[in-house]
Amino acid sequence: MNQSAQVELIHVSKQFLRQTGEQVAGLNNLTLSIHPGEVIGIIGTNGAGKSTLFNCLTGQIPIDSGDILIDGQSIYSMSAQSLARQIGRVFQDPRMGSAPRMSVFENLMLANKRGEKRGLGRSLTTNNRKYLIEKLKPFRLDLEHRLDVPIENLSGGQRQAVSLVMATLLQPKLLLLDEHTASLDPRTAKEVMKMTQHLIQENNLTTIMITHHLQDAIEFCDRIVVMHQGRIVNIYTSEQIETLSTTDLYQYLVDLVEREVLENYTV
Ligand SMILES: Nc1ncnc2c1ncn2[C@@H]1O[C@H](COP(=O)(O)OP(=O)(O)OP(=O)(O)O)[C@@H](O)[C@H]1O
Repeated sequence: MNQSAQVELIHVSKQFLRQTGEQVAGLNNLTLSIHPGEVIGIIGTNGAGKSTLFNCLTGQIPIDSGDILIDGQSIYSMSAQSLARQIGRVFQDPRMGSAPRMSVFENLMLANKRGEKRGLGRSLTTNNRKYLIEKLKPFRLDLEHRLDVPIENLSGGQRQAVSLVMATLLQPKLLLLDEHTASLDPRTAKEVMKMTQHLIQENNLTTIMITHHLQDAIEFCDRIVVMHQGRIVNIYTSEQIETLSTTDLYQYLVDLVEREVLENYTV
């Protein structure tokens, strides 16, 4: 698979109909060009549209208007299988994205076969084991000795590490990280973040990372996109990030929420 895709969001809009009959903007005319190998951080207020963005990128939910291109090709002209091979995703919940009763090795081999029709049996070879042991070692989470353990017996950090390797094994064109360290303790989150950076650099992956850890956004991202009410309201460039503090970012988000509350008042 070719790595490092150019991703284009072109006037993407998605509305939802609440049970009350109210229309709510999941995404409101979103336009963004993401360059090959770029790491984009997405931060935003509650309900800003961050998850909707990921669900649209993976084709899980249809958009109302606009287009999404990966290397110039609309994702709507791709088969579900082809799109699945091009995008790796790691979720906030370590239980998502893997089969709990299957072993670490079996899960990894399943990920390695994404989009292929052949069964799992032929891929469970000694060479594959050796290859995966090398992939898992740098995490320093003792995973290389736990290849035959069912995923459900691993710690949250170990599961996220396996999910990361699963998501990047086929060298996808685009990696989506959906608050993937949010449920981990600070030490493990740091370890997983370090490994994330290693995998991104090793594979030169175009990456979009939703995060509430403002320090991670500053430390690991080339640009930080701020979302609010389905819109992109600010983009911090790498030059701006150099002098940006977590307090600046936090204050920007607080101001957005305060402005939203005050919008409901007239004087
Ligand atoms: N299936 C749905 N039906 C109705 N409304 C929805 C649906 N999915 C999302 N929304 C609405 O769309 C808006 C964007 O939601 P989304 O979950 O993408 O935000 P988010 O930025 O991921 O929020 P959070 O950080 O709070 O998880 C919100 O107003 C939400 O209530």
